[in-house]
Amino acid sequence: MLENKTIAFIGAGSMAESILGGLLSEKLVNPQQIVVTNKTNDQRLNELNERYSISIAESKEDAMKKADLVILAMKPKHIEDGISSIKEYTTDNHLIISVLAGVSTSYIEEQFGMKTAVVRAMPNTSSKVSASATALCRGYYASVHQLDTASALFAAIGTVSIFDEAKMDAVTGISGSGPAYFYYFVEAMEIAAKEAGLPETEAKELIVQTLAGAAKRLQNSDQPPSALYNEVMSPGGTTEAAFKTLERHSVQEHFKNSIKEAIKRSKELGSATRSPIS
Ligand SMILES: NC(=O)C1=CN([C@@H]2O[C@H](COP(=O)(O)OP(=O)(O)OC[C@H]3O[C@@H](n4cnc5c(N)ncnc54)[C@H](O)[C@@H]3O)[C@@H](O)[C@H]2O)C=CC1
Ligand SMILES: O=C(O)[C@@H]1CCC=N1
Repeated sequence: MLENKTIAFIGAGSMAESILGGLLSEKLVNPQQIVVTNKTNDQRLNELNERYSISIAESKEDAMKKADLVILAMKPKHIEDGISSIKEYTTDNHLIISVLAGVSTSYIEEQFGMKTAVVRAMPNTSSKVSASATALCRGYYASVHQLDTASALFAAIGTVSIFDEAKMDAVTGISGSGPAYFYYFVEAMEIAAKEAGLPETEAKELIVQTLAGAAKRLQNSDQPPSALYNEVMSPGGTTEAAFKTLERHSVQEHFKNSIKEAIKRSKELGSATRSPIS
Protein backbone atom coordinates (compact mmCIF):
# COMPACT_ATOMS: atom_id res chain seq x y z
CA MET A 1 0.00 0.00 0.00
CA LEU A 2 2.94 2.32 0.60
CA GLU A 3 4.86 1.21 -2.45
CA ASN A 4 6.22 4.22 -4.33
CA LYS A 5 4.76 6.58 -1.73
CA THR A 6 6.91 9.26 -0.19
CA ILE A 7 6.43 10.18 3.46
CA ALA A 8 7.36 13.67 4.61
CA PHE A 9 7.87 14.37 8.31
CA ILE A 10 7.15 17.93 9.37
CA GLY A 11 9.07 17.96 12.62
CA ALA A 12 12.09 15.76 13.22
CA GLY A 13 11.99 15.07 16.94
CA SER A 14 11.82 11.89 18.95
CA MET A 15 8.41 10.74 17.71
CA ALA A 16 9.35 11.28 14.06
CA GLU A 17 12.52 9.26 14.63
CA SER A 18 10.61 6.47 16.40
CA ILE A 19 8.20 6.15 13.47
CA LEU A 20 10.70 6.41 10.66
CA GLY A 21 13.16 4.15 12.48
CA GLY A 22 10.44 1.51 12.79
CA LEU A 23 9.30 1.85 9.16
CA LEU A 24 12.86 1.43 7.93
CA SER A 25 13.74 -1.48 10.18
CA GLU A 26 10.57 -3.25 9.04
CA LYS A 27 11.53 -2.39 5.42
CA LEU A 28 8.02 -1.07 4.75
CA VAL A 29 9.66 1.76 2.89
CA ASN A 30 13.21 2.45 1.80
CA PRO A 31 15.18 5.51 2.94
CA GLN A 32 14.55 7.32 -0.38
CA GLN A 33 10.84 7.29 0.42
CA ILE A 34 11.34 9.37 3.57
CA VAL A 35 12.00 13.06 3.66
CA VAL A 36 12.35 15.06 6.86
CA THR A 37 12.01 18.74 7.66
CA ASN A 38 12.41 20.62 10.88
CA LYS A 39 11.79 24.13 12.06
CA THR A 40 15.52 24.85 12.19
CA ASN A 41 18.28 22.65 13.58
CA ASP A 42 20.23 21.39 10.56
CA GLN A 43 22.37 19.39 12.96
CA ARG A 44 19.39 17.23 13.89
CA LEU A 45 18.52 16.65 10.23
CA ASN A 46 22.10 15.72 9.41
CA GLU A 47 22.11 13.34 12.36
CA LEU A 48 18.97 11.58 11.02
CA ASN A 49 20.44 11.52 7.53
CA GLU A 50 23.64 9.89 8.80
CA ARG A 51 21.76 7.40 10.96
CA TYR A 52 19.08 6.33 8.46
CA SER A 53 20.23 7.63 5.03
CA ILE A 54 16.89 9.39 4.60
CA SER A 55 16.52 12.57 2.52
CA ILE A 56 16.67 16.01 4.01
CA ALA A 57 14.21 18.33 2.28
CA GLU A 58 15.72 21.46 0.75
CA SER A 59 12.61 23.31 1.87
CA LYS A 60 9.05 22.68 2.97
CA GLU A 61 8.01 23.18 -0.67
CA ASP A 62 10.46 20.48 -1.75
CA ALA A 63 9.16 18.09 0.94
CA MET A 64 5.52 18.67 0.01
CA LYS A 65 6.19 18.25 -3.72
CA LYS A 66 7.78 14.87 -3.07
CA ALA A 67 5.28 13.70 -0.45
CA ASP A 68 2.15 11.59 -0.70
CA LEU A 69 1.80 11.22 3.07
CA VAL A 70 2.66 14.09 5.37
CA ILE A 71 3.24 13.33 9.04
CA LEU A 72 2.81 16.32 11.32
CA ALA A 73 5.20 15.68 14.21
CA MET A 74 5.81 19.00 15.89
CA LYS A 75 4.68 19.90 19.41
CA PRO A 76 1.00 20.89 19.68
CA LYS A 77 1.95 24.50 20.45
CA HIS A 78 3.73 24.72 17.07
CA ILE A 79 0.85 23.38 14.99
CA GLU A 80 -0.34 26.74 13.65
CA ASP A 81 3.13 27.67 12.53
CA GLY A 82 3.75 24.16 11.19
CA ILE A 83 0.63 24.12 9.03
CA SER A 84 1.06 27.66 7.77
CA SER A 85 4.54 26.70 6.57
CA ILE A 86 3.19 23.91 4.29
CA LYS A 87 -0.36 25.04 3.52
CA GLU A 88 0.40 26.70 0.20
CA TYR A 89 2.09 23.52 -1.09
CA THR A 90 -0.69 21.17 0.02
CA THR A 91 -2.86 19.55 -2.66
CA ASP A 92 -5.82 17.15 -2.77
CA ASN A 93 -3.36 14.31 -3.24
CA HIS A 94 -1.79 14.69 0.18
CA LEU A 95 -2.87 12.65 3.15
CA ILE A 96 -2.05 14.50 6.36
CA ILE A 97 -1.37 12.31 9.41
CA SER A 98 -1.09 14.14 12.70
CA VAL A 99 0.50 12.51 15.75
CA LEU A 100 -0.03 15.58 17.92
CA ALA A 101 -1.51 15.05 21.36
CA GLY A 102 -4.85 16.74 21.86
CA VAL A 103 -5.14 18.47 18.49
CA SER A 104 -8.42 17.69 16.74
CA THR A 105 -8.85 16.83 13.07
CA SER A 106 -11.35 19.70 12.72
CA TYR A 107 -8.75 22.19 13.95
CA ILE A 108 -6.22 20.87 11.46
CA GLU A 109 -8.76 20.94 8.61
CA GLU A 110 -9.64 24.48 9.51
CA GLN A 111 -5.99 25.56 9.53
CA PHE A 112 -5.50 24.15 6.05
CA GLY A 113 -8.65 25.94 4.96
CA MET A 114 -9.55 23.40 2.28
CA LYS A 115 -10.95 19.88 2.12
CA THR A 116 -7.76 18.33 3.42
CA ALA A 117 -7.73 14.62 4.24
CA VAL A 118 -6.57 14.28 7.85
CA VAL A 119 -5.98 11.18 9.96
CA ARG A 120 -5.21 11.67 13.64
CA ALA A 121 -2.88 9.10 15.13
CA MET A 122 -1.62 8.40 18.62
CA PRO A 123 1.36 6.08 18.41
CA ASN A 124 4.00 5.67 21.07
CA THR A 125 7.78 5.57 21.06
CA SER A 126 7.78 1.77 20.91
CA SER A 127 7.28 2.42 17.17
CA LYS A 128 11.05 2.42 17.03
CA VAL A 129 11.12 -1.30 17.82
CA SER A 130 7.94 -2.00 15.84
CA ALA A 131 5.88 -2.47 19.00
CA SER A 132 3.72 0.66 19.10
CA ALA A 133 0.09 0.54 20.18
CA THR A 134 -1.35 3.09 17.77
CA ALA A 135 -4.86 4.51 17.82
CA LEU A 136 -6.29 6.19 14.73
CA CYS A 137 -9.35 8.21 13.81
CA ARG A 138 -10.18 9.96 10.58
CA GLY A 139 -11.19 13.50 9.94
CA TYR A 140 -14.19 14.70 7.96
CA TYR A 141 -12.52 14.65 4.54
CA ALA A 142 -10.40 11.50 4.88
CA SER A 143 -11.78 8.48 3.04
CA VAL A 144 -11.88 4.92 4.37
CA HIS A 145 -9.15 4.12 1.87
CA GLN A 146 -6.97 6.87 3.32
CA LEU A 147 -7.60 5.55 6.83
CA ASP A 148 -6.51 2.14 5.51
CA THR A 149 -3.33 3.69 4.15
CA ALA A 150 -2.55 5.21 7.55
CA SER A 151 -3.39 1.86 9.19
CA ALA A 152 -0.99 0.07 6.86
CA LEU A 153 1.76 2.49 7.82
CA PHE A 154 1.30 2.08 11.57
CA ALA A 155 0.57 -1.66 11.33
CA ALA A 156 4.16 -2.08 10.15
CA ILE A 157 5.36 -0.74 13.48
CA GLY A 158 2.91 -2.27 15.95
CA THR A 159 -0.79 -2.74 16.52
CA VAL A 160 -3.48 -0.40 15.19
CA SER A 161 -6.90 0.31 16.69
CA ILE A 162 -9.53 2.62 15.28
CA PHE A 163 -11.38 4.91 17.70
CA ASP A 164 -13.96 7.67 17.64
CA GLU A 165 -12.15 10.96 17.92
CA ALA A 166 -13.83 11.63 21.29
CA LYS A 167 -11.72 8.82 22.77
CA MET A 168 -8.36 10.06 21.52
CA ASP A 169 -7.48 12.07 24.66
CA ALA A 170 -8.02 8.98 26.80
CA VAL A 171 -5.88 6.94 24.42
CA THR A 172 -3.16 9.58 24.65
CA GLY A 173 -2.99 9.32 28.45
CA ILE A 174 -3.05 5.52 28.33
CA SER A 175 -0.92 4.29 25.44
CA GLY A 176 0.68 7.49 24.08
CA SER A 177 2.29 8.33 27.42
CA GLY A 178 2.16 4.69 28.55
CA PRO A 179 5.74 3.60 27.81
CA ALA A 180 7.01 6.33 30.14
CA TYR A 181 5.02 4.91 33.06
CA PHE A 182 6.63 1.50 32.67
CA TYR A 183 10.11 3.01 32.27
CA TYR A 184 9.54 4.88 35.51
CA PHE A 185 8.67 1.67 37.36
CA VAL A 186 11.63 -0.09 35.80
CA GLU A 187 13.84 2.73 37.04
CA ALA A 188 12.53 2.17 40.58
CA MET A 189 13.27 -1.55 40.24
CA GLU A 190 16.78 -0.81 38.99
CA ILE A 191 17.45 1.51 41.92
CA ALA A 192 16.14 -1.08 44.38
CA ALA A 193 18.28 -3.76 42.72
CA LYS A 194 21.37 -1.57 42.93
CA GLU A 195 20.73 -0.73 46.57
CA ALA A 196 20.37 -4.44 47.27
CA GLY A 197 23.79 -5.04 45.73
CA LEU A 198 22.87 -6.57 42.33
CA PRO A 199 25.21 -5.82 39.43
CA GLU A 200 23.58 -3.31 37.03
CA THR A 201 23.75 -5.31 33.81
CA GLU A 202 22.38 -8.51 35.29
CA ALA A 203 19.68 -6.58 37.18
CA LYS A 204 18.55 -4.88 33.98
CA GLU A 205 18.35 -8.23 32.23
CA LEU A 206 16.22 -9.68 35.05
CA ILE A 207 13.92 -6.66 35.18
CA VAL A 208 13.37 -6.32 31.44
CA GLN A 209 12.69 -10.04 31.02
CA THR A 210 10.30 -9.87 33.99
CA LEU A 211 8.44 -7.01 32.31
CA ALA A 212 8.37 -8.79 28.94
CA GLY A 213 7.16 -11.99 30.62
CA ALA A 214 4.40 -10.16 32.49
CA ALA A 215 3.31 -8.47 29.24
CA LYS A 216 3.21 -11.84 27.51
CA ARG A 217 1.13 -13.36 30.31
CA LEU A 218 -1.31 -10.46 30.07
CA GLN A 219 -1.52 -10.93 26.31
CA ASN A 220 -2.12 -14.66 26.60
CA SER A 221 -4.47 -14.74 29.55
CA ASP A 222 -8.18 -13.99 29.97
CA GLN A 223 -7.65 -13.39 33.66
CA PRO A 224 -7.70 -9.87 35.13
CA PRO A 225 -4.40 -8.39 36.39
CA SER A 226 -5.50 -8.98 39.99
CA ALA A 227 -5.68 -12.75 39.36
CA LEU A 228 -2.20 -12.65 37.89
CA TYR A 229 -0.68 -10.74 40.79
CA ASN A 230 -2.49 -12.90 43.30
CA GLU A 231 -0.91 -15.90 41.60
CA VAL A 232 2.51 -14.39 42.38
CA MET A 233 1.62 -13.61 45.97
CA SER A 234 2.21 -16.44 48.44
CA PRO A 235 0.53 -15.85 51.81
CA GLY A 236 3.03 -14.32 54.20
CA GLY A 237 5.61 -14.13 51.40
CA THR A 238 7.72 -11.49 49.68
CA THR A 239 5.16 -10.13 47.22
CA GLU A 240 2.63 -9.66 49.98
CA ALA A 241 5.21 -7.66 51.92
CA ALA A 242 5.70 -5.38 48.89
CA PHE A 243 1.95 -5.03 48.31
CA LYS A 244 1.32 -4.04 51.93
CA THR A 245 3.58 -1.03 51.37
CA LEU A 246 2.07 -0.27 47.95
CA GLU A 247 -1.42 -0.32 49.45
CA ARG A 248 -0.44 1.68 52.52
CA HIS A 249 0.79 4.44 50.22
CA SER A 250 -2.20 4.10 47.85
CA VAL A 251 0.22 3.70 44.96
CA GLN A 252 -2.39 2.31 42.57
CA GLU A 253 -4.82 5.12 43.37
CA HIS A 254 -2.09 7.75 42.85
CA PHE A 255 -0.99 6.08 39.63
CA LYS A 256 -4.57 6.04 38.31
CA ASN A 257 -4.93 9.72 39.21
CA SER A 258 -1.67 10.49 37.43
CA ILE A 259 -3.02 8.92 34.24
CA LYS A 260 -6.16 11.02 34.60
CA GLU A 261 -3.89 14.09 34.67
CA ALA A 262 -2.34 13.00 31.38
CA ILE A 263 -5.79 12.63 29.82
CA LYS A 264 -6.80 16.05 31.17
CA ARG A 265 -3.62 17.56 29.75
CA SER A 266 -4.38 16.10 26.31
CA LYS A 267 -7.77 17.82 26.46
CA GLU A 268 -6.09 21.07 27.51
CA LEU A 269 -3.59 20.88 24.66
CA GLY A 270 -6.54 20.43 22.33
CA SER A 271 -8.64 23.23 23.76
CA ALA A 272 -5.72 25.62 23.28
CA THR A 273 -6.10 24.95 19.56
CA ARG A 274 -9.76 23.96 19.27
CA SER A 275 -11.72 25.67 16.55
CA PRO A 276 -14.88 27.54 17.55
CA ILE A 277 -16.96 25.24 15.33
CA SER A 278 -15.54 21.93 16.65
N1 LIG B 1 7.20 11.59 22.32
C1 LIG B 1 6.18 10.72 22.39
O1 LIG B 1 6.21 9.70 23.10
C2 LIG B 1 4.94 10.98 21.60
C3 LIG B 1 4.72 12.21 21.01
N2 LIG B 1 3.58 12.44 20.31
C4 LIG B 1 3.38 13.74 19.68
O2 LIG B 1 4.41 13.91 18.73
C5 LIG B 1 4.70 15.29 18.59
C6 LIG B 1 6.19 15.49 18.63
O3 LIG B 1 6.67 15.08 19.89
P1 LIG B 1 8.22 14.83 20.12
O4 LIG B 1 8.80 14.17 18.92
O5 LIG B 1 8.34 14.19 21.43
O6 LIG B 1 8.72 16.36 20.18
P2 LIG B 1 10.14 16.94 19.82
O7 LIG B 1 10.25 18.26 20.47
O8 LIG B 1 11.20 15.91 20.05
O9 LIG B 1 10.06 17.17 18.24
C7 LIG B 1 9.30 18.17 17.62
C8 LIG B 1 10.06 18.68 16.42
O10 LIG B 1 9.21 19.53 15.65
C9 LIG B 1 10.02 20.56 15.11
N3 LIG B 1 9.18 21.69 14.69
C10 LIG B 1 8.60 22.65 15.45
N4 LIG B 1 7.94 23.54 14.67
C11 LIG B 1 8.08 23.11 13.40
C12 LIG B 1 7.67 23.62 12.15
N5 LIG B 1 6.96 24.72 12.04
N6 LIG B 1 8.03 22.92 11.04
C13 LIG B 1 8.76 21.80 11.12
N7 LIG B 1 9.20 21.29 12.30
C14 LIG B 1 8.87 21.93 13.41
C15 LIG B 1 10.99 20.88 16.22
O11 LIG B 1 12.14 21.52 15.71
C16 LIG B 1 11.31 19.48 16.77
O12 LIG B 1 12.41 18.90 16.13
C17 LIG B 1 3.97 16.02 19.70
O13 LIG B 1 2.90 16.73 19.13
C18 LIG B 1 3.48 14.92 20.62
O14 LIG B 1 2.23 15.23 21.18
C19 LIG B 1 2.65 11.45 20.10
C20 LIG B 1 2.82 10.23 20.63
C21 LIG B 1 3.94 9.89 21.51
O1 LIG C 1 3.96 13.78 26.54
C1 LIG C 1 3.36 14.10 25.50
O2 LIG C 1 2.71 15.15 25.45
C2 LIG C 1 3.42 13.18 24.31
C3 LIG C 1 2.05 12.75 23.88
C4 LIG C 1 1.96 11.31 24.27
C5 LIG C 1 3.31 10.96 24.68
N1 LIG C 1 4.09 11.96 24.63
